[in-house]
Amino acid sequence: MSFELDGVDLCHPGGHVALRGITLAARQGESLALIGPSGAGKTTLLNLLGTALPASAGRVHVLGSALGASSPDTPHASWPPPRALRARIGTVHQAPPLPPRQRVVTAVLAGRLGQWPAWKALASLLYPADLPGAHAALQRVQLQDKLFARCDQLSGGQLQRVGIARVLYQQPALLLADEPVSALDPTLALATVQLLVQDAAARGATLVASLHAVDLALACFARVVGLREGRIAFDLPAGAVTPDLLQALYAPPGDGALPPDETPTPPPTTSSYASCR
Ligand SMILES: Nc1ncnc2c1ncn2[C@@H]1O[C@H](COP(=O)(O)OP(=O)(O)OP(=O)(O)O)[C@@H](O)[C@H]1O
Repeated sequence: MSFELDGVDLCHPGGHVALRGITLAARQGESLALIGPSGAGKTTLLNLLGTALPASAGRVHVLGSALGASSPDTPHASWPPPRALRARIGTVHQAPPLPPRQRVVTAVLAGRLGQWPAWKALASLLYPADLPGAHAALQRVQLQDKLFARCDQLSGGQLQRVGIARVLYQQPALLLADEPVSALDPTLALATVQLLVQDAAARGATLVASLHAVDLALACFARVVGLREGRIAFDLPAGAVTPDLLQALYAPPGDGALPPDETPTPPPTTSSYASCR
């Protein structure tokens, strides 16, 4: 298994319980999309898998390591997780945390900082250690001409693609993507999600991507997990996700009954993208 969560709760520092009783597992090499309304817990779940947040209860195994919930359920878990484990996990952030004055080449090469010895990582800050590698990764997101640009000279969508080039360069065993195409136009969004899915499949890596674009999730992923109010609402093959399930997933809190003139536009129920699987 790539990861296994068993009865996991996660309570944020302020006391908000963002995940409740999550039981979810993925085989190595599997790709799955996470969908659900805003605040459902998608980012929190990705942060848990990315070892950025510890569980409050339950069992968490990522890439063969037990991770620490401070709970009697996980007496052998360790926290914080070792650097070697974190180096095998790559995250694409919705807004990549790139220093504004950093060169794009440095930002991409940072994908492997955790895998390099300290001397190489330090040397690479002065002179890029692997220019051809950075160029090749940027070429895959059509940004090779920005190799030496500064991050603060890029658009939001270009920055997002630099974050993707960085994780492609990293080649992690577990690739987590949090709204990775939110700043891209529909054509680029489709091509970029396809790129992530194909890269993970070619390397036998596991991919978990949260997406607000339900049609992209259904078109590009074999398995779709719906999250609502911190719980798993469904975990199904994309072809089994029905309009009724989507309606219930995205219904307003409470009974979902709104006056006719306030009825929200339903989420897409059939894909407007040709299947990219
Ligand atoms: N650092 C934090 N401290 C306290 N509460 C938090 C924190 N981060 C998230 N939350 C809360 O946890 C819940 C889940 O948030 P999360 O960001 O995981 O949702 P999401 O599904 O990714 O939402 P979106 O689609 O809007 O990005 C929300 O109610 C949010 O307010």
